[in-house]
Amino acid sequence: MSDWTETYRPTTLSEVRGNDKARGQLKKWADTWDEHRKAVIVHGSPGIGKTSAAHALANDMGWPVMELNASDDRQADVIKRVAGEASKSGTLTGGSGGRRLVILDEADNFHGNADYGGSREVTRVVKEADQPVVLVANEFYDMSKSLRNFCKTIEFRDVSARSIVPVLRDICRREGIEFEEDALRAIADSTSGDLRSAVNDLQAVAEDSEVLTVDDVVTGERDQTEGIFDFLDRLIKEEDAHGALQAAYNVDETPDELLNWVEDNVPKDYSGGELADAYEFLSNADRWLGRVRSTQNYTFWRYATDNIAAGVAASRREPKGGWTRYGPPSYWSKLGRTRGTRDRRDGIAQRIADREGASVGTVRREIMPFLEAMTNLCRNRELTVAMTAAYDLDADEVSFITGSGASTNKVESIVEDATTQREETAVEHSEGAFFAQETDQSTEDSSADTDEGATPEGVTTAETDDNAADTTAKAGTGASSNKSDEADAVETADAEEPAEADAEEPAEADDGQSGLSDFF
Ligand SMILES: Nc1ncnc2c1ncn2[C@@H]1O[C@H](COP(=O)(O)OP(=O)(O)OP(=O)(O)O)[C@@H](O)[C@H]1O
Repeated sequence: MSDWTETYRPTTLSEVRGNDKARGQLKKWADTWDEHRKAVIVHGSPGIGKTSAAHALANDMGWPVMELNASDDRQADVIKRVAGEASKSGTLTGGSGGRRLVILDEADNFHGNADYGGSREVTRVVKEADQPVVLVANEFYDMSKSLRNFCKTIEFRDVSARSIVPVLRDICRREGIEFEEDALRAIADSTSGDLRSAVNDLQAVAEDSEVLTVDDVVTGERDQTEGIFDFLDRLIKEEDAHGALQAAYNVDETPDELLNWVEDNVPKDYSGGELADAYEFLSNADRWLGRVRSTQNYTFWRYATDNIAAGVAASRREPKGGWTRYGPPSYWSKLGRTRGTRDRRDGIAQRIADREGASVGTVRREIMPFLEAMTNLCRNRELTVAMTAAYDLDADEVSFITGSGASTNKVESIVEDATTQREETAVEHSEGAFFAQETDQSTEDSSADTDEGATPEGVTTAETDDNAADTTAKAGTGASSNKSDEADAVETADAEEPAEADAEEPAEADDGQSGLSDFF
């Protein structure tokens, strides 16, 4: 299923609907760039065409685009490398006269503690840029004052329902869908100025029907609260995209929780390509949820729900039947539920991300579950010490990763050993990534029940980052980019995971699968 918001993304400024004045300003900014040489901030609500306008402008001007997205990687050096290089080099000519357009998406997200370097670096890059730069942002005032003062500013306004209807009409025509004009109007009215939502809604309602009527368009009021298990059943087995979206609105869970439930249960019924597609949507949803967390802008919840519900339902290729034993989200997902644990998890994830050169999302989704499996299933004290040393974890953090409950003497002794190990190895191997070094040892040792296994020396032998992904896939956490591998990997994880447990600490709960606390 292709995503209509992508398929029908405007390619020239004249196809961007609404915001005539802003579009004119943007074009003028580009035409006169040689005279003023300033960057421009394009800001406004989500889903109204800001990013599309920037790309369309580049297209109209014949300028190649260099794009950087805050949520993908906020590290200062990456910004420096990518944007700095793009904005300074004039080597890519190809009809553009050496110009390139640098687009910094989510420019209001380069802030806060972890991103301080990022924010400062963005300002510096923007000031020194030798090429036109467009900064796209939702919240104008979330950007630093010096950045704001330095740039020109163009505000995009919400797109009126009157301007949304023709976009929907055009898509229906191109998709060969008959429609009642009132149905389009109803969609446009219910999405209050957000054109991306309108297109998503249209796709959810219309994709499988040839005639779109106003009755098809339900505005998503919560009529009754649906149980989560019924919802999973409907989502995974029965509903089309539209039905799934409606069902999602009726479930009394936040999108964060829904994501956890769906993520953990969908591999029980989906496999192969459909599972890979479903995960693609879930990972989009996760990205939107990340944006909610960093911006506190809850409008993005909608997009997360679109992906979780409509996306997962639309990924289904084979009919599903029978009864499936769905379970609550696994240990890891559950831990993500409360604010305190989420903060702790994200704190650890950030540190691992810095160390491994991976994004926080990848760490949370792929590396941390692997570390849990490694320290828990492998029951290898030395690996746990090595991990603790590598990421400089404290006792609470070790307990968090290993799932061994409150801080105990045993955990503390691990932290002590790790401190010693850190001191001993600090000089020789100060910045090596732990994860990449670890791989073959931990895989080989994964069935070991004893303390013997990988040695600390093994842990400090540097290898490439690719190995980390390999091992993660082998360990069944789905890091592989190969789709069928991914599906296999997930099944393995499922089989290994004793996570049906309702207990807060399933690591200690099930089938003789004892947690680290038993082992220590
Ligand atoms: N003004 C518009 N004209 C035509 N299509 C639009 C417009 N606004 C949004 N869309 C549709 O919505 C999609 C998302 O738009 P876009 O990414 O440009 O929004 P945005 O304002 O940059 O949102 P965000 O701030 O969330 O990144 C586009 O691919 C396009 O399909």
